[in-house]
Amino acid sequence: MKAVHFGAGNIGRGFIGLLLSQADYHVSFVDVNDQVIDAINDKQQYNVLLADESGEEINVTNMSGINSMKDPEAVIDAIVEADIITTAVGASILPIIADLLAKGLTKRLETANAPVNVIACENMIGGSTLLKDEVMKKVTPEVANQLPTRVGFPNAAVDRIVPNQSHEDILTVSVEPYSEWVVDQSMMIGDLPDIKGMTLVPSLDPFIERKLFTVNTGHAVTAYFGYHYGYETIKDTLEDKDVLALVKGALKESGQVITSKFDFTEAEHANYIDKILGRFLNPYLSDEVTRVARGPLRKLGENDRLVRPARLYYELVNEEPTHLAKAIAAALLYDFKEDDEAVKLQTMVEAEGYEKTLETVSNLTASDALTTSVLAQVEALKKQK
Ligand SMILES: NC(=O)C1=CN([C@@H]2O[C@H](COP(=O)(O)OP(=O)(O)OC[C@H]3O[C@@H](n4cnc5c(N)ncnc54)[C@H](O)[C@@H]3O)[C@@H](O)[C@H]2O)C=CC1
Ligand SMILES: O=P(O)(O)OC[C@H]1O[C@](O)(CO)[C@@H](O)[C@@H]1O
Repeated sequence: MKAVHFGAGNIGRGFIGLLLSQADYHVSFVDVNDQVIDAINDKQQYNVLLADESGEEINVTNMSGINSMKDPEAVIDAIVEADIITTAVGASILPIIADLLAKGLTKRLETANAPVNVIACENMIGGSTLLKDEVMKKVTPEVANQLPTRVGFPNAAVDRIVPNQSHEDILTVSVEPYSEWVVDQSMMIGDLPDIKGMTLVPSLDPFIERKLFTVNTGHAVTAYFGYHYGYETIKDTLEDKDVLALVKGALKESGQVITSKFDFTEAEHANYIDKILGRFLNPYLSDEVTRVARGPLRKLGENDRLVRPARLYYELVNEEPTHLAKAIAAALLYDFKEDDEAVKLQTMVEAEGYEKTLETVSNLTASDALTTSVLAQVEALKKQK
């Protein structure tokens, strides 16, 4: 069996590529990073290290790499032959890879090859649907008609913390032992894949929202407060009792949204939160706040991990989400110079002020209660560095 996986980065090598290879797929990693692709083709193996007391090393084999900038035809051919296609490139890159996917899937329709599923494994709601929409924009009307009968784009949630890596071998990747890959079975086409570690569910909404608005909300809140208060790592930040209380407060707010919307009980959700805080504090992982805070424009988006739960809190709980508002304020203040989105954000703030920036980035108007709450928190945070 053959898999094509876009993005040979941390999640690509440390999670999705690992599971595909363990399920006996030959994995063709597609990436634009020359060094990584060359190393994959030179060594044809790498190690995944579990960040726990066992320090277990898992050797991954049966793979190759394609640089999509240098050899787009090879990517197209691999798509024609694939039994499954996955991505872990980052939400903002999906429209870019849609181009080659459109070409590969168009060529595939000329063959009698079986239906194939394309699964975007990104931190967002509806990642595969977004990818499908981008592919549809790039194919002819005839292909657009046929595509849904031969290609599935099931949405997915992926959960495994894989921090920035620093190993002698650039392919080695340290990962937390925990992992969860949940895929919407109702959106799949053809034979169901048998991949250990991939869970098929009839409806993804409860899983993706619970994950995004707990793991990712909690992580982002920790990262923006950590940066504001001068910490370097997630673990150091959470060892500050005052920040831990803020993070717990934000997770309580997003948790009330989750338990109001879905069938998780409060006790079950409280247990889920505790486990996640334990994962953030894993002593065997060193995770920089600037990695987790990366891309503040995306993370301040109206449907992303901070603004969406805060807005839903007003709607469902009818109170002010003070902790989430404070976290949004900390995100607005995020000014890490090596993060392009942080630089753009601060340029916007300087040119237009916080209120207009919130409108542009988060679609929040001056009359929204959340805007008033966030602006007050910005002023409060500026006074306490
Ligand atoms: N690292 C983590 O703990 C987790 C990450 N995710 C999600 O997984 C996705 C990837 O994240 P990471 O692996 O951490 O990032 P990463 O930066 O380590 O990997 C992304 C890879 O995509 C490659 N890439 C960029 N443009 C490309 C293109 N046009 N074509 C092919 N490859 C391209 C990059 O060169 C890089 O190797 C993101 O959406 C992230 O939100 C989800 C859960 C956990
Ligand atoms: O990859 P993103 O969306 O920038 O966010 C990073 C976050 O996602 C995770 O990768 C967990 O899903 C975390 O490690 C981190 O909180």
